[in-house]
Amino acid sequence: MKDVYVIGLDYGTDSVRALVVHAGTGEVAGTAVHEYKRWKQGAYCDPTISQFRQHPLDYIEGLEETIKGALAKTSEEVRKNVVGISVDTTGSTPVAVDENGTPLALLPEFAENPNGMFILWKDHTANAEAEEINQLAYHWATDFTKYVGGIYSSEWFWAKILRTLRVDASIRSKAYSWVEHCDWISAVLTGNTNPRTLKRSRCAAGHKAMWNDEFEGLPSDEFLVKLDPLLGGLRDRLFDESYTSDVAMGKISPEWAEKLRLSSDVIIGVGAFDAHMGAVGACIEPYSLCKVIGTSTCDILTAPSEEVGHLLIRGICGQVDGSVVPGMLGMEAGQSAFGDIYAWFQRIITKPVRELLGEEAAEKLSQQLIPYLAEQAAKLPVKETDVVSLDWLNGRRTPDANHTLKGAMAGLNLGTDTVRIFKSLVESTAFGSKAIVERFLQEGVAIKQVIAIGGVAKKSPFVMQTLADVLNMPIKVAKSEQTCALGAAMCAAVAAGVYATMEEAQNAMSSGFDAVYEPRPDVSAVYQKLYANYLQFGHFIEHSYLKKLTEASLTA
Ligand SMILES: Nc1ncnc2c1ncn2[C@@H]1O[C@H](COP(=O)(O)OP(=O)(O)O)[C@@H](O)[C@H]1O
Ligand SMILES: O=C(CO)[C@H](O)[C@H](O)COP(=O)(O)O
Repeated sequence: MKDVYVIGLDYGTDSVRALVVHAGTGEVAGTAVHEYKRWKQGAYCDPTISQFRQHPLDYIEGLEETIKGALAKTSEEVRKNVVGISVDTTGSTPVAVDENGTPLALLPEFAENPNGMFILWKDHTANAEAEEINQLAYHWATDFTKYVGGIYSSEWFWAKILRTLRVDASIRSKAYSWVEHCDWISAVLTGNTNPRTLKRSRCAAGHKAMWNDEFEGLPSDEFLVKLDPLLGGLRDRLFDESYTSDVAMGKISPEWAEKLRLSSDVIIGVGAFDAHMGAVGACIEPYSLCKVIGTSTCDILTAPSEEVGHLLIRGICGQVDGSVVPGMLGMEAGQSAFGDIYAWFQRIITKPVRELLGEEAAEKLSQQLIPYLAEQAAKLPVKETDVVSLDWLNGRRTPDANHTLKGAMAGLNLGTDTVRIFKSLVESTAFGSKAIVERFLQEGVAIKQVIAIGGVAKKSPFVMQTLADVLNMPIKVAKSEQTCALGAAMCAAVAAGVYATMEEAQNAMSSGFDAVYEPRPDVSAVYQKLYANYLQFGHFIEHSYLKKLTEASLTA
């Protein structure tokens, strides 16, 4: 094969990275990372009400800087031979756009309006709207939630749209349509951002917008109008079709070809979510569970549609034909907070240090804290009487989405120290993962192996060993530091015609695996008992304690 290159772009929660990859070998020729400037300053967000918005300029600046930066580390020869670019992003991260597909925050009058920005996956301001969608769906003749686990989530497309249209009259009058982040960036690169003609991702449409062939696309206008007349007519300004990530969205626009000094023949692939392209990058096989473990987790499972397509799997984030690999049913689950829980613990410890001892001491502590706590926690025995925590600090994504849930801790005594609390938080994230695995098994989908990718999988042997012990399954960690971007590069190679199938691209470009965590039978046996405590405690908090609190606040 001629020396041709592809670029994978991976937009994570905090930063975006570009990977220039040799399409024949998967060898990385150059990479660059860009942290979102406005996001880093906390702009447009209010964690106390779960509002998380990202400015389109953060994405556009990242697009240019990372591709230029990654190419700058390669030769002119490499640059000349780039044939494709594909993009993955977080999701559901939609934005209101005008007729041209311009996010409203890029128009001067909306430049500082968070409702005109991308509504990040972890924004939970639409809890009430998600509940309304569920209530209506339960009584509607066609169950539009059947392929998204039977429960619609506030992290998703329609709940976010409905909420925004309700609370902001200025957005309501200007929003022509709505576009997911992964579709918009890919469209920007092609120069056609027209919301009615740009090719929408199957992954985003199927998992988050209730798009399905069986419904002839999105939920009916009748359903949407019943939900709220504000949604009337919007379906016609969205899309009928969706496309898998082996398909080309179009060619790079002359403007972007010039800006990036790339050939005007570069193909831009149809986008998808980070975890789905990450699973491609990790060479997911049928019945492998690929866990992307970072701020949150996104767990991806694939299986031949003809073997599992008849199942309706309760409480997951959807089952969509072709959302990961064409021809396979892609199933998604996940936890709304994983590494974010450790980051929260780090913040509550370092905050008083910053205020009492200054920035330098806080920064020093912050850098060493999690690795130190992990090292100490690894030395502790695992006992049935240990503290048990719930991992619902950002609500529960799966099984059974419920973003009104909150974290909790049980079993504290005067001997409970920082390390023991940290250990319990790590265990809670592993228990949350186990609940997902159990749900797939209960619903009749086998899991033959577990693969892990993402920041936590690479950085924390303690977390990974705990996870293997709790799941009582070996976990393989992909070698690449940038598996999502590598997966995007593989998709670009297929979309550009270098390979006919994803499988061929995976065989040629895989990074392989560099660690396997084996469960320790003695520790695992204790964890099965602690997991039972986690389930019991979770049941009490969800069905008794929090339920009473919610009822009390409604009657107050
Ligand atoms: N040494 C560590 N041990 C455990 N978790 C860590 C460690 N270092 C960072 N993290 C967690 O990793 C998460 C970020 O994961 P990463 O995959 O890099 O980013 P993203 O989720 O944005 O793609 C943060 O929530 C952070 O708390
Ligand atoms: O749900 C998702 C994909 O379907 C989110 O994009 C994902 O969970 C966020 O990713 P990260 O934790 O890596 O920032």
